[in-house]
Amino acid sequence: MARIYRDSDASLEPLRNKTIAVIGYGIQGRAQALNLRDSGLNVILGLRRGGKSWNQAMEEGFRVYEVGEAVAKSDVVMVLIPDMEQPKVWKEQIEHNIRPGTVVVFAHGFNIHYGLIKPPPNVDVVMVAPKGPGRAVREEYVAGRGVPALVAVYQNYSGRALEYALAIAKGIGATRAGVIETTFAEETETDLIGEQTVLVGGLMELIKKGFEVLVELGYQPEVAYFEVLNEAKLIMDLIWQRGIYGMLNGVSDTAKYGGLTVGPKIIDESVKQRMKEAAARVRSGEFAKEWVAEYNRGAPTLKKLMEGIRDHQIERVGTEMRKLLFGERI
Ligand SMILES: NC(=O)C1=CN([C@@H]2O[C@H](COP(=O)(O)OP(=O)(O)OC[C@H]3O[C@@H](n4cnc5c(N)ncnc54)[C@H](O)[C@@H]3O)[C@@H](O)[C@H]2O)C=CC1
Ligand SMILES: CC(=O)[C@](C)(O)C(=O)O
Ligand SMILES: [Mg+2]
Ligand SMILES: [Mg+2]
Repeated sequence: MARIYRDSDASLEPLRNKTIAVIGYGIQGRAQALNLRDSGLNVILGLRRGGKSWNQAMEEGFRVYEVGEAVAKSDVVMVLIPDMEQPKVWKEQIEHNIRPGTVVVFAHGFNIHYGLIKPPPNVDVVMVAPKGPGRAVREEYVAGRGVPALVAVYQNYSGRALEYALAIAKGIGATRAGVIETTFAEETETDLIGEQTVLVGGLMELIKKGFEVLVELGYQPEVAYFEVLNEAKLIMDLIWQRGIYGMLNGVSDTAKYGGLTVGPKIIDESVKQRMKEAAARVRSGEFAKEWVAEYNRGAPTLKKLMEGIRDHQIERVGTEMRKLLFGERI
């Protein structure tokens, strides 16, 4: 069993008299900057002057600098901009401003693992990777809880790299939930495989296709929405809280029997084969090459696929239903 680091295994001391520059104020950047500041740490931001995030960060009380200036002023640099933007920003604004002994922190190992960023030898390079979306990282922290995270050390110039990584993990609230030490390779590959085959890709397709089947059979789209999307969240909550067996004990015997006998016919062994094919593309670097090429072309395929989801009936029905159910709350 992997060792789980908890609050008592980590200390904020290594960060107490340090300046932490969070580069990027997006999904992870904003959540982590707010949490670190609420943990009593000295946080500045490195952003693009005049960008949307610049004003928001100012309004939320942070000292905001252009990326290079923030890096030059800091002891810890947290690279929380989109993966595909990192190599360019690293080359143009981070690499020549970074001071010897700086602790460089990534939230995903993509660019280090695939060799797209090569850090200088005189810095620590670590990872603190939340296992959850930025919104949850902030909401759980505010609620006094945390989102679990993975930590890894790629380069240990100071001899204290793991201490710094655990301190950052504590500062964002992750040690309240639990932190496991891994490697950049393991985090990168499991994160990509997981988000493609289960978390984002797999789940999205299952819900979309389940909705389409019910609507094509003539049922009301709103009923289909309740069944496959609204209730999916509630079932996932049960799995999250009690595990799969616990979830089964939280649903009717009818659902247990139907689910246990039909489920394996819907998601059969052939799915595992296709998951392994996707995993092979991640592990060989083929997916990374494809994604870098796509991004450098302006991400036309991504834009087209996003439009397809935006225009899907489940989104039209869902938007109306969420307004009815939750108002403008979410
Ligand atoms: N989205 C998530 O919940 C998770 C993300 N991660 C990792 O966290 C890192 C950050 O990802 P996200 O927060 O999703 O990114 P994001 O897409 O939300 O980042 C957008 C922000 O980055 C900044 N930015 C973008 N391009 C820039 C540039 N060229 N120069 C300066 N600033 C720029 C802007 O402030 C913008 O608001 C990535 O490595 C990602 O893989 C890890 C775990 C979960
Ligand atoms: C939220 C998260 O963990 C993901 C799916 O890996 C990501 O946003 O890259
Ligand atoms: Mg992830
Ligand atoms: Mg990811």
